Amino acid sequence: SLGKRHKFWETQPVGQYKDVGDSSLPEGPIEPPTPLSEVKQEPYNLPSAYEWTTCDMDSEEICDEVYALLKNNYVEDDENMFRFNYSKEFLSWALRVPGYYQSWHIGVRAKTSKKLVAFISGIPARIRVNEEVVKMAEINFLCVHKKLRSKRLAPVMIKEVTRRVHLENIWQAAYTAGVVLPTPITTCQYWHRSLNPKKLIDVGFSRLGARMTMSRTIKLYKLPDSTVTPGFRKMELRDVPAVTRLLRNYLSQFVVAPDFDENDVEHWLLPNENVVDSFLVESPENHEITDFCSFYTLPSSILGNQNYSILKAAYSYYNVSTKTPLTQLMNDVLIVAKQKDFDVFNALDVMHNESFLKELKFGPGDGQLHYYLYNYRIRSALKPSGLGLVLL
Ligand SMILES: CCCCCCCCCCCCCC(=O)CSCCNC(=O)CCNC(=O)[C@H](O)C(C)(C)COP(=O)(O)OP(=O)(O)OC[C@H]1O[C@@H](n2cnc3c(N)ncnc32)[C@H](O)[C@@H]1OP(=O)(O)O
Ligand SMILES: CN(C)Cc1n[nH]c2ccc(-c3ccc(F)cc3OCCn3ccnc3)cc12
Repeated sequence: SLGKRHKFWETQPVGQYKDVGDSSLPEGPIEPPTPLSEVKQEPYNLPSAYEWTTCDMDSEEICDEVYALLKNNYVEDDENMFRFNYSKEFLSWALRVPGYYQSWHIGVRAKTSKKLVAFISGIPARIRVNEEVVKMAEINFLCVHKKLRSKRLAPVMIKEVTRRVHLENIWQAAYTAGVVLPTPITTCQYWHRSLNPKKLIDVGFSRLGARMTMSRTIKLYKLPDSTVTPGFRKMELRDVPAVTRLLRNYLSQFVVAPDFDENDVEHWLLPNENVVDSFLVESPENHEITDFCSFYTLPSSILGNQNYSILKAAYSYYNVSTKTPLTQLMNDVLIVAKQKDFDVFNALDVMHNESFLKELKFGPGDGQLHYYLYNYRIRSALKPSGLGLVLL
């Protein structure tokens, strides 16, 4: 990718390849804010056949359209065997966050058919980078219909969401992608823990190990029927203050992490059926909350398999261990995920995840997830273990 031309990204206030390693460049914003009166007031031009639309994700009908666009046109794995199938309730959760701007939920429609052919979203977030808490937009769900690819629509959508974020006096953003762009702040590996190895092998997600039979493989991934940690239970509304304290303290050790308050914790981490599950350990002796773990539900469509159409995947979200060993805590999470009939449990090598991946029988995935900041330079070469941010 070093030799690759980025005609759009070379024009943007992001770390450029030529700057990599130049420690004379200061940490922080790359460009100063523009006076709001100088921010472009009108939307960027689309090709004449298309028009902008603001998506009200509170509308069942519009949420349906965004769901269908992503279901059919969003991210596939490198072998085009699976495509993310974010549910409608997941999208509503991911986009209608505390303090969200509907104007940052941006669609493109074909003028004649009125069909939704593209989408990009932003949500407000407070992200701490080292000691600075920065108001940012988290950009996600960028999607152009398969029939409209390679027409340079993505740069226009990115510029338009940038313009609308600027209008709210926010000048930084965070995003992740499976593709390499100028310039990742860090690059993470993802790992998979089989829960239903028979189905994973049937659909081609996994392959039978050399000298392994199916029954031996099923036995290898077998988990106990119930969790082992005393005091392990589902999180409840009354736990929000304690979980917020636990999580804020834990995340303070990472270079980049969300600056969650109780409002954020209530939205992002309170159990929400088929969207996010969270658990904690309440010490039986003194009722102190010592540990926390969570995962979100993100199925993938299985493309072209006769027997199965959906891969039920759970993704590790935020986990904190202060008393229960992290490996034991995460094994309990795997047990719960298996109880809930997930096929696979996925995790990135961020935070302290690397410490349990091998012992809990995770296998390495076949790709990487790159993390990016927009208009914010960080000098330190960040490792995934220094990252405390999980984007959906
Ligand atoms: C202060 C606020 C700032 C807010 C904004 C912050 C920045 C937010 C940035 C967005 C963060 C999104 C995060 C996110 O949603 C999570 S990453 C998932 C992105 N979505 C998908 O992969 C879905 C399937 N693919 C598509 O829909 C299309 O392929 C897309 C739409 C991806 C590109 O459509 P296309 O028809 O294939 O391509 P053209 O229109 O012809 O455009 C080509 C240009 O687009 C650059 N490109 C390609 N993929 C990209 C990606 N994932 N991020 C950023 N840029 C990407 C590419 O490098 C090239 O620029 P270059 O010539 O300079 O190299
Ligand atoms: C993060 N969020 C922005 C969605 C997103 N975009 N691009 C991606 C590339 C990889 C992962 C990812 C993240 C964690 C993980 F454990 C497995 C992953 O992908 C498996 C491969 N795959 C891709 C599609 N279907 C299956 C997510 C994403």
